[in-house]
Amino acid sequence: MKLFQILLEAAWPTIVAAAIAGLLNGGSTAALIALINATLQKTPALQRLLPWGFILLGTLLLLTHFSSQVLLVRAAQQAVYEMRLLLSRQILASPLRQLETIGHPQLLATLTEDVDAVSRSFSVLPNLFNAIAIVIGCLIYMGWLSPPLFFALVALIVIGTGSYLFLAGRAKKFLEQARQQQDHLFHHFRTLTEGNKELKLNRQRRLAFFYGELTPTAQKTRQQNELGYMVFAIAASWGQLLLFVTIGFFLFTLPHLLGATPTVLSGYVLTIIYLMLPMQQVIDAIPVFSRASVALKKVESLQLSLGDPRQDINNRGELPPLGWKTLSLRQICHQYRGSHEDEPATFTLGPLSLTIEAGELVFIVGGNGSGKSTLAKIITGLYIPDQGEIWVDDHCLQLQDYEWYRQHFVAVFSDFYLFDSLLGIESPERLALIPHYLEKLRLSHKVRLEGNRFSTTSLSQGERKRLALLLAYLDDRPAYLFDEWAADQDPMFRDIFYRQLLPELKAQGKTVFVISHDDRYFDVADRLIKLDYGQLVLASHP
Ligand SMILES: Nc1ncnc2c1ncn2[C@@H]1O[C@H](COP(=O)(O)OP(=O)(O)OP(=O)(O)O)[C@@H](O)[C@H]1O
Repeated sequence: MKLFQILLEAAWPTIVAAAIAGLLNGGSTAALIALINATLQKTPALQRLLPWGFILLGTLLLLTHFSSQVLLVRAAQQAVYEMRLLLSRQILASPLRQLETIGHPQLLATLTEDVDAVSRSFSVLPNLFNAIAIVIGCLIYMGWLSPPLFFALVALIVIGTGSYLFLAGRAKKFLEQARQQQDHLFHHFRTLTEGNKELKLNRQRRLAFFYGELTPTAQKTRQQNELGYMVFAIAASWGQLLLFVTIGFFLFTLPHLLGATPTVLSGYVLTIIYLMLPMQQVIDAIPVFSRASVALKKVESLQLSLGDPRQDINNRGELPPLGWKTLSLRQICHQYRGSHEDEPATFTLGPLSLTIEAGELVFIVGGNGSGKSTLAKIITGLYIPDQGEIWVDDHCLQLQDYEWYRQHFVAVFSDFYLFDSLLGIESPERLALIPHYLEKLRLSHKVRLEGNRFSTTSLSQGERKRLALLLAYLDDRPAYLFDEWAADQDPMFRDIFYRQLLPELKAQGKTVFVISHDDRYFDVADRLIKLDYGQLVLASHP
């Protein structure tokens, strides 16, 4: 539970302060019960002091309850905030391949469901803490009232807790299975939102998807959750039954066996009745904690690395200046496997070797599925090759160099994400170029800059790609990569891209990689790299 540890570490001073307030609260509650019991028993020596004691303890109880609640709410919110940022940081820092293997639905389920489950556990923490403090305070009071009765009570508590925890363990198994189903559910939600057009157009597919996939998964999730929470409910009822049995014992049986006085007896019954609410709060909190522990286990099973300094998104300050003259891939190999490491490779790129000079305009060509995009991800440092080395001039890239290396590139992949704002672009000189680029890319009649946002990104696919190209221009890196960028452009703009924009970038000294199927324009390239089934079959001038 390293994550839980990190969350607790982030909020520990507040939690300690809240625990102290909670303990004081528990103590004052127990003292108040003792005082009420003494008043009811009309203990003569204490009669004059009792009203003052009542006011004092009541005030202390209110103050400690309020402060422990406020402090724990703060701690809970702090922990949730830390978890959100930690997960986002981890996702930003994790290798692309790992994120691809985990998949969008699971990442989304974790960012929403799991964070929510943990956050709920932190928000019941205030009540739980208070309840535990009250239970401890009351137990101390009862121990002081009568040690033999106290031990009898402890025995009953041990039996009750043991049987409850046994049942809670069963319930947790169901919650784990339900959480497993939730990943599938998120997968279906993705189909629902991203495949909506196709589902609308095809009735059979829509019905098959809805009744054959979405409904059964939602049903399974419901059933497992229902079973889990039902077992918790059984356990809670069992806990309540034990509580009544305990009160019955103390009222009717134990006093005769152990010879308790009426003061002791009323003290016990009063305390046990008073304890029913905090006990209930403890019992109610356990399902919430079980769900949170399932969530934490799930987050940890993703194995997003925690605290690896090489993957820290903030380590930019240490980067040496960008630039290289020669880039060499030496005996590079990359394999895709199924979800398990021991499964055979479904695709192998390489081993291949390649040297590229800075300022070259390189076309990467080949049939569908030949490995062009995979090679592009290796060249840009998004994938770390399984075997082989990447040399930048006379330096062989090590794991810790990749962050620096990636900063050389700006890429527009075929599944690019279009940012609607100028994130990270602050230089006034570059910002001043935006109207010029909007004009150049024939977007000025559609898109304006409003503050640091584009007025719209609701554009045609070809226009969206032009806007992505504009952002790439503004990034102004030494190397550019375009993955089938021209595929969505009209013939005129396609021509402009190949005949004007690419040569311009080259003239600026940029190294440009272009994945292309447009063989009409292969003559523009300085070099053609052709792939076939993951193997390099040509690396020459066209
Ligand atoms: N994330 C992935 N996980 C598993 N296999 C993948 C993944 N991405 C690609 N592949 C497989 O690797 C092979 C090469 O894919 P890649 O996208 O590199 O080809 P490509 O040459 O760019 O194809 P296209 O011209 O169709 O875009 C394909 O057969 C594909 O099934």
